[in-house]
Amino acid sequence: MVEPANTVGIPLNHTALLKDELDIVIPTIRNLDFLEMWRPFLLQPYHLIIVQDGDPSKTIAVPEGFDYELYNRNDINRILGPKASCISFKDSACRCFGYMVSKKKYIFTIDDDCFAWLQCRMELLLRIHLEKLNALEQHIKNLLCPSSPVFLHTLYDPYREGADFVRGYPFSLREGVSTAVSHGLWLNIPDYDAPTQLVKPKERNTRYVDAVMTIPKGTLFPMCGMNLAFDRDLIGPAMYFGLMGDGQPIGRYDDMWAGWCVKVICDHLGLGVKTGLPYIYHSKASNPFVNLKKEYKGIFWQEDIIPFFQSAKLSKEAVTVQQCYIELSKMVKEKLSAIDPYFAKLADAMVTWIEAWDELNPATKA
Ligand SMILES: O=c1ccn([C@@H]2O[C@H](COP(=O)(O)OP(=O)(O)O[C@H]3O[C@@H](CO)[C@H](O)[C@H]3O)[C@@H](O)[C@H]2O)c(=O)[nH]1
Ligand SMILES: [Mn+2]
Repeated sequence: MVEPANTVGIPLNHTALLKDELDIVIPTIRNLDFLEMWRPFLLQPYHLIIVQDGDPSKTIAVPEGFDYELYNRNDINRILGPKASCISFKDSACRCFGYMVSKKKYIFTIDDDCFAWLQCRMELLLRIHLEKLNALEQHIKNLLCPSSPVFLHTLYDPYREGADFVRGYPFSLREGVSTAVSHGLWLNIPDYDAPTQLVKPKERNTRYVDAVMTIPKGTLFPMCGMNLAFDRDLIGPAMYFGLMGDGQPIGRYDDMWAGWCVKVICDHLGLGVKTGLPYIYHSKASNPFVNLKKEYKGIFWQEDIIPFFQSAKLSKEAVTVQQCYIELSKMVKEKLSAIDPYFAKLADAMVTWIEAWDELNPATKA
């Protein structure tokens, strides 16, 4: 039983924050019944971008009442032509196509086995309220509030209602920086790698930590794409989920790769990345044996990849996300290809991604 937190319940008729400035991107090979659970929060004028992976001839049923656009592999090939080669097939990495075609400032991406989470809140008279928590609302709050990457704030989010900066926090730093990414977490099935899943098949995350914190500058983190929101205008071009799945030597490193690139670029451009609330309820454990096959090479490659990102230095001439990303792709080709020829291919795909992004989003090219 998760202990209650002091989060105010969201009435069903809550106003849809940023309703005209945010798209919700969902990768799927299954069905979208999970949207029923989100109906109180997402039926409002939030627009869904569904990226259908796998067999394009399969019909994905979308529950009534949702405003959406759906892209399958045929659509991706039609829209991007040869550049479609940079969008993964048979891997959730395909979701980044949704980021590219969106025209909104903000993106919230969620997996189709993630649910709004019921929370139990006890009150003085032991009246119990079961409340569905609106993860999207928390992500929006995270993105609209500044981050504090330069100097660690020990009492978590100083911009949160009812909180403030603690003694000793420099006043010159209290304005903070713009927040580019809000990384949410998960209750129930934790996002473990395959070896951990295999040794701990029954482990569930029941620990709810009522906190949001900025990831300090110069620190990398394992970004999970399950419950993630970001400012597309600030960091969208860096949210490429790499070459994974069909025909590739690794999988399930899509969100991780994007997170490492994003954090290096956010640190360089002075943008913030937050992790913590909101939580979603992750319902399905994927097959650890299938996952082990996908992750196997990544598990030992990352021992070289992480030091690469930790030492990556972008030039002062790189002032846009695209310029940072192209510089990073050159470093990947130069410094990681020795691990495996895959990285030379990935570096080329990173360039193709930027070309495709700029083609579909000429406004952000500058
Ligand atoms: O080939 C595929 C497989 C899956 N999807 C869609 O992607 C998400 C996540 O799939 P699933 O829940 O089965 O996998 P998890 O192990 O729980 O996912 C974690 O690993 C990351 C994938 O690298 C993911 O972001 C994490 O949550 C679902 O929506 C599937 O429908 C797909 O599109 N193609
Ligand atoms: Mn899952």
